Amino acid sequence: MGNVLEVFDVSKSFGGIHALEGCSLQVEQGSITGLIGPNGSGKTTLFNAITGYERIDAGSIHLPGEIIVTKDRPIAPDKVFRTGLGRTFQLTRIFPRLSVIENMHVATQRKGLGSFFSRWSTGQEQRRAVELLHFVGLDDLQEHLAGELSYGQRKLLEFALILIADPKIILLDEPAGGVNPSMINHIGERIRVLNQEQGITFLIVEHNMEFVMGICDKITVFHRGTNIAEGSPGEVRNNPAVLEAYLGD
Ligand SMILES: Nc1ncnc2c1ncn2[C@@H]1O[C@H](COP(=O)(O)OP(=O)(O)OP(=O)(O)O)[C@@H](O)[C@H]1O
Repeated sequence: MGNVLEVFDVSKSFGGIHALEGCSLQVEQGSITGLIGPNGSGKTTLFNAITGYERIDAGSIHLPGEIIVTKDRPIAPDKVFRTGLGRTFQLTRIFPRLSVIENMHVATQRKGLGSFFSRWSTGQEQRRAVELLHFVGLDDLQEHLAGELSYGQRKLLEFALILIADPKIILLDEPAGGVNPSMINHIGERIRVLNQEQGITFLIVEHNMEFVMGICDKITVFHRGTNIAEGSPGEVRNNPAVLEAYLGD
């Protein structure tokens, strides 16, 4: 299958800091692709560039729908979202003072399906929201305030929130970070189901090696703003340049 997302020679600096320096990445349709690298290697900056939160200084990003993003042709996050690319953040972005189901309502409204100030405009939307909460395992907590959820449960809620938009590609920023082991297994299993049953493509940034090696088909390794290795989990694990990057940092 072809690639649904491609990054060619992308650079991005913040003042004198070269966060990305000529990095490239390919994400094959239907894959679960991992993006790993030591702290500060540029992974989140690349996520921000792909999703329109940061402008790039050089190179190009090829999004679904034949959209090509360059320095002179930036893209706004909502436009990226409309190409079918959903994203979670390292620190979750939910509304803590709203209930779980109210958060789902807001996300439905964002997708342009209903109005935030109205009640659910159709029973079908509400059923879908409940169905997604059931899928991630939060249906019993619908009326709880999102701010009262555990960290792992917040990640599951954020997962349900992006699923409302029926994304074709999901970028996950540290889905296992700060989450207890049984919740990590649950999150991993949900990712697999979405990948296998709905063909959703995943790009995952993650420091938990056991998780990333266990779930990904292919892994790209970043070091100091560029890709230094890629391959299957086995290939990457045994690559001396990868070991050196981690040990050196
Ligand atoms: N908005 C910003 N302003 C200044 N420097 C930044 C900014 N965002 C990132 N950086 C710097 O760019 C470099 C890459 O950071 P980035 O967060 O992309 O790395 P990372 O691989 O995601 O790290 P981690 O694994 O720790 O999350 C770092 O040196 C970081 O301090």
